[in-house]
Amino acid sequence: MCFGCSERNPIGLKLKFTMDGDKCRTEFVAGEEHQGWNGYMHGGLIAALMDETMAWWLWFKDISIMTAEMTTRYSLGVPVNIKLTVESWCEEEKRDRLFFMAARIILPDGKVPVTAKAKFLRIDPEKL
Ligand SMILES: CCCCCCCCCCCC(=O)SCCNC(=O)CCNC(=O)[C@H](O)C(C)(C)COP(=O)(O)OP(=O)(O)OC[C@H]1O[C@@H](n2cnc3c(N)ncnc32)[C@H](O)[C@@H]1OP(=O)(O)O
Repeated sequence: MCFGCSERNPIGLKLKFTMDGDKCRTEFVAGEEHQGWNGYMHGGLIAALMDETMAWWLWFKDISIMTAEMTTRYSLGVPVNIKLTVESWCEEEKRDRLFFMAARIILPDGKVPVTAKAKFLRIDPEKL
């Protein structure tokens, strides 16, 4: 019951993903239950949105992974109650094992309040 994408997780984000060319995308509207400061989405949940979107880029390619490292740059607050677009892509791959991923959040006016970079390591799906 994944917190990011399961339809059955009662407190999950219930994200749905699409692949468009080399980008994986999802949309999300944060509510007041997702706030940190009043009116703005909690930073940890923003990171979860981006982590999940990068993981799904790899899932779409049948690659089983774990997040090994992630850096998030918060440049602007992310308001609640507006549609956020989250997109991810792969920047580099090493030895078919280590994947350098990137993600960003886009506001309806085109501003990019948050970007992330992460390293994902391939794992044995039997161990999931
Ligand atoms: C139906 C759809 C559902 C879809 C459901 C989608 C769910 C998605 C969930 C979102 C993703 C997550 O949040 S995942 C949850 C958060 N992440 C985790 O809990 C991960 C916890 N960490 C681990 O389990 C482990 O450390 C792993 C699996 C990441 C790696 O362990 P390992 O496989 O034993 O690998 P290890 O020997 O340590 O390292 C292998 C090689 O990689 C290198 N390496 C290790 N870490 C790094 C690193 N950060 N940066 C560079 N290189 C690294 C090592 O030096 C080594 O190099 P060399 O010696 O080979 O040269």
